[in-house]
Amino acid sequence: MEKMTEVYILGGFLGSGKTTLLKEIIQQENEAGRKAAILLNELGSVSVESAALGADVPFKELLGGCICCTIQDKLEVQIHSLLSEHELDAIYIETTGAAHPVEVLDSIMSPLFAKRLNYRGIITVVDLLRFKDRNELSPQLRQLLVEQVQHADFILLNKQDLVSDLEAGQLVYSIQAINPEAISLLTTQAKISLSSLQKMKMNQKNVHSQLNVHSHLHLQAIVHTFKKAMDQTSFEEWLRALPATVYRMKGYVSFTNSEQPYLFQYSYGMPIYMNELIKMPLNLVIIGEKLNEKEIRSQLTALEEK
Ligand SMILES: Nc1nc2c(ncn2[C@@H]2O[C@H](COP(=O)(O)OP(=O)(O)OP(=O)(O)O)[C@@H](O)[C@H]2O)c(=O)[nH]1
Repeated sequence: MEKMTEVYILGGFLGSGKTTLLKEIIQQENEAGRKAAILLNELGSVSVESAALGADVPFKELLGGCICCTIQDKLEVQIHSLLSEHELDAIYIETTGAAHPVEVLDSIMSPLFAKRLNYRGIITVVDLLRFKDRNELSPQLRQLLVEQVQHADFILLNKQDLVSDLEAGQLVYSIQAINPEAISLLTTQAKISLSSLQKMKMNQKNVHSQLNVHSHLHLQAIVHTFKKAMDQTSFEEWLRALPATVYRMKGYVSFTNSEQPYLFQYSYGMPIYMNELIKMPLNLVIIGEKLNEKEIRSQLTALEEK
């Protein structure tokens, strides 16, 4: 079996400490003998980012040559080439503050290689000082700050040195009120241990079992591989019954009434089929929230058995 590459999406406000965190992570990845790559998905400020990363730590050396500066629509291509050129343990994708995580996950998880990716979640870096003074921001920026916290699986409450202990306590409380499921950690200079990041999905499972909830609470990507063709009518009945928290699907599907497989896309309830001339692996990527993975898998398997 091919090696699975962990994928982390890294977000946070301008100047919150994302580059500082990346340096920290890459150093620890190197020390652990793991190979990691960074994708900077920053429009316009690519050179600034690279320069910042390279200021005291040589960026190229750190990354073993895997530097990719990209914009969002090229993400899929970049990941594909990274995966074909390197045996990677992890890919960290730094996003622009404004990029919606669903869009980012959607551009990462191509049905062609999604099976090789182990999507681990969203890390959000929060500048505590900025968060404390968030009422001074415009309503749009304040909303963005709150949304970044809401979508996170792991939150670094960074720049602890700039607030008092009492303020830090209050800010932890407010941030956890916005997102109680995420792991949140107070940091200075984005100092965290790699192992705490790697545990993030595991920890969430603990939360779920305590609450006795069998679905994930955050953005997920499920990859299902069909073994054979299905009945199209039954597949469409399944689509209609899906919860609204399935945001995107894409992949290759094959129906019993047609020789050719289809490239299938689904976005907010709208399915689109396109004829696919080449025989592709029948991988279907499902992106959504609060999905019951076990149930979805067994429904898809049942569709094939029909
Ligand atoms: N006082 C203080 N400064 C910090 C801390 N973490 C990062 N900084 C500083 O904050 C500034 C911004 O940090 P970066 O890591 O470049 O932040 P970023 O999110 O990558 O910034 P953009 O790429 O502009 O969005 C730098 O000058 C850092 O040295 C911290 O914990 N405390």
